[in-house]
Amino acid sequence: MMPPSLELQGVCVHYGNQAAIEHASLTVGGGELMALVGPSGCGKSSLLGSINRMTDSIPGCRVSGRVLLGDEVISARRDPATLRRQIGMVFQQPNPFPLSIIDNLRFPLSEHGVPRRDRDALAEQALRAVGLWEEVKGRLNQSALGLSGGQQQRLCIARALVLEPQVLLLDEPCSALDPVSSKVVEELIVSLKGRYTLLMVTHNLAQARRIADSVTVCWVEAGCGCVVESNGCRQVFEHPSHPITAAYCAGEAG
Ligand SMILES: Nc1ncnc2c1ncn2[C@@H]1O[C@H](COP(=O)(O)OP(=O)(O)OP(=O)(O)O)[C@@H](O)[C@H]1O
Repeated sequence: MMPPSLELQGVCVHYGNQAAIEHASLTVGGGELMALVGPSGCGKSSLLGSINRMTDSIPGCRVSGRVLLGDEVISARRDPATLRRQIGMVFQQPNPFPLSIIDNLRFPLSEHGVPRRDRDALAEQALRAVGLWEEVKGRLNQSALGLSGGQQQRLCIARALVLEPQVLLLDEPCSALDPVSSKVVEELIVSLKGRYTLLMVTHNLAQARRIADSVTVCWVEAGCGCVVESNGCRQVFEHPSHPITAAYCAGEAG
């Protein structure tokens, strides 16, 4: 079944009195991959964190505006735990738990109340989905920290997928990896299209152009982040509607 679209309507994120990003609106089509690009400090990570309410845990951080999953307004929901099951997140630095490979997957399942008898089958399914099963099936009880950086990142993606989310948020998932691992993770992300709705922060414009269906360009204006353009990938790169987008994509700004 096609996952729902993800829509942000006028989202603002403040830290104390300082706005990190204001009035950000975008729509990621169901099962599509959107790249979120823009110079450092324009609020991309803050925007991503506001979607699954990671920002709730930052003292002084306030979020306003609406987030919709399909037709449902999820920003008004009271319990972030259900939300985090629907919306998974992957970070720049692979951050597996200092546990065995299999326990990295059992742990979130146990936290979310999945019966013990179902956990290992779901773990195997997630490891297969990220192409790790064959590589690790003989050492599931060894520490996840013994895996290579690229394998650790795929394990972190599996850890997000094991909860069967509808949306996956990815914050520069390839940028801490060597070129070979980066390519493997990039191909994995492409393989997730159709099954998950994907929003990925990337500083790599060539990567955005290669794999994204749509692109949102953020910028800093008067000390605060904003969305300058959000459109189909070809439109943004070949016929940008905003001069900032044209300059940024041509490498002349940002
Ligand atoms: N926990 C925080 N407390 C206070 N200010 C913060 C916090 N996190 C981010 N900021 C500020 O919010 C603004 C946007 O930061 P954010 O990390 O969201 O931007 P970004 O576009 O993701 O940057 P980068 O590409 O460098 O990761 C910056 O001015 C930053 O200093």
